[in-house]
This record gives sequence, C-alpha cells and structure tokens, in this order.
Amino acid sequence: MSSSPQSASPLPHDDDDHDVGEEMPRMPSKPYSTQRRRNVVSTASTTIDMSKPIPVFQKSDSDYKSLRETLDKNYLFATLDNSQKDAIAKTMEPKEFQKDAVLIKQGDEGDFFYILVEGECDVHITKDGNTIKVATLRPGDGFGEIALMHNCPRTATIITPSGCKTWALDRNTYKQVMMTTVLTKRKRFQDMISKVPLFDKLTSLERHTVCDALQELSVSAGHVVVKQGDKGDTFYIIENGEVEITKSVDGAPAQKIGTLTAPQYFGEIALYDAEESKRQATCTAITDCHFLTLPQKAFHRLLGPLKKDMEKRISEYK
Ligand SMILES: Nc1ncnc2c1ncn2[C@@H]1O[C@@H]2COP(=O)(O)O[C@H]2[C@H]1O
Repeated sequence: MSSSPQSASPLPHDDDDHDVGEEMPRMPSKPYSTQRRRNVVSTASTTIDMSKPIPVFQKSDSDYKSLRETLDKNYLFATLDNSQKDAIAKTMEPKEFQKDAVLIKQGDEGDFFYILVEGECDVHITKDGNTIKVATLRPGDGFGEIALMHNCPRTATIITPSGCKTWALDRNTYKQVMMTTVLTKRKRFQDMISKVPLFDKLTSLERHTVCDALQELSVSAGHVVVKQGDKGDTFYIIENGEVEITKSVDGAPAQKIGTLTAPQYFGEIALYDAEESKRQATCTAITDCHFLTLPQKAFHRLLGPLKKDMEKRISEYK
C-alpha cells in the first residue's frame, strides 16, 4: 500500500446526535482535489461545514482498485452509490499498526473509521468490570463506525495481536459522506424495528446500529426467497407481504408449515446454528413482498445480544 497525502483536514469538533438538516450533503461529481462542497448540514448542536476541502490520498491503481472492491463488498457501505464509494476510496489513508497496538480504546472519543487490509484485530468489550473477546476482524472488515455515527464513546477495544495494515477514514469525512444516506435510512427503519418484539431487548444504540446496517429487498409474488438446502447468508424481516414456509422431510414432497407476515422474521437458523448452516425450509413470497435484510456478518455482530432469544425460538420450531 503506497500513498501520500495531498491535503490534510483538521478533525472537526462537531458532536451530538445528528439530525438530517434541511440541506443535504451531496457527493461531488469531480474528484475531491478539484472540487469543494458548499452544503451545510445542521445538527442538534452544531453545523458541519461541507465546504471544507476533503483530502485526497494518492494511491497506486492496484491499491485503489482493491480498496474500491472492498467497499463494494462491505455491508456498511451498501447504501452508498458508486460516486460516494469512489469518494471514500480516494480519501482513505493507509495506517499501519505494530503487534499488540491498540487501534481503538473503549470509552475514547471516535476519530477514525478503519478497513482492515492485512492482519487481524481482536474486539474486546469490557462490561461490569469483565473484559471478553467478542470477535476477530479479518481483511475486508470495517470497524470504528459506531462512535462516529452515533457520537458516543468507543463501544469496544480493538487490538491487533500480530500487527496490521488498514485504510483509515477520518471522522469528518466519514460523517459527511455517510450522513445523508445513513441518517435518512435510520429514521425510516426505526419505526419498523420498533414493531419487532425480538429487538425490544436491544439498547437504543444497538437498535440504531441495526438500522444503519439494514438493506432493502423487494420481490414479486412467487419468488423463492430462501430455498431449503441452500447455504444461508441473509436474515430477513418482513416489512410488507406474506411468506409461505414449506419443508420437505426425508425427501418427501414439501409440506406447508406456516405463513409469516410483517413484522415477523426468517432466515436466522442457517446463520446462527453452525451445525445447520443450510436453509432448513423454503420461504416463498405469496404476495409481492418488501423485506429489510441483514447480511450474515452484520447479523452476528449486531444481533449477538439476542442469540439466546433466537435459540429459544429455533428450539420451538423443532
Ligand atoms: N460485537 C462486536 N463484534 C465486532 N465488532 C464490534 C463489536 N462491537 C463493536 N465492534 C466494533 O468495534 C468498534 C469500536 O469502536 P466503535 O464503537 O466506534 O465501533 C465499534 C465496532 O466497529
């Protein structure tokens, strides 16, 4: 990874939970190095000046290409359009960390969002005086978004046991680029999420984070959303429509075992149950349907606190 900064931007001191202001940030159609943004975004307590030039870090073509591909695959950027992802890829800067370095400390203020390029990082969470390792991050994974998007202290400590290479995105740029899409989406999805009893046990920060990761999917009546025997990689919440569940046992013709409607969910067994990572039943839209979906990585990270509740429901199916 080779790069050099073209211009540096000081980190802002804007804080508090942001509302989407009257004027929305729009991504430039030209590269940052030649264009300034004039929009201003008002927030609860402050204003983010969108006219600040955004730094461009020169990268080799191959670094740019692989970073851009990583952004395409990462669920945190799923709602951004191509020009927004181009802009992020241009502005990200390389940061390397030595063995045992602490990239993020729980409780600190957020400064950067990172994408891991090489090496591994462990995620440790301290609660009630106990520290536990909750996850290991691998190349392609992003982290550090929660404190930036929610103006809260860092929710976990990130340590690299072996040393690592990352791409880093400063707080101001992250918020400028993500604010429009993520906050608008969060407002829309909060209503829906509040109707799903499963999510009652999440804290409001956890619910916000789930909203930020949700994606949308519309299918027509007759579409097979999940097929028995397939490998599962998505969790579905029904926002509109009806889904029929059918299951074949020991090769016999599939039998209907139920119908789901909003705000019920499906697709969790193959994601949670390592032994049954294959879809256990077929789920077919019997009307046109609209779903909110969570990709597998987000599901594990964000719905970890609900594992027991989901396992209880899974055992009731059996
Ligand atoms: N359970 C988890 N699994 C994986 N990553 C997490 C988990 N909890 C928090 N993180 C990440 O750790 C980061 C710590 O800084 P942030 O709170 O800004 O953002 C956090 C998330 O990106």
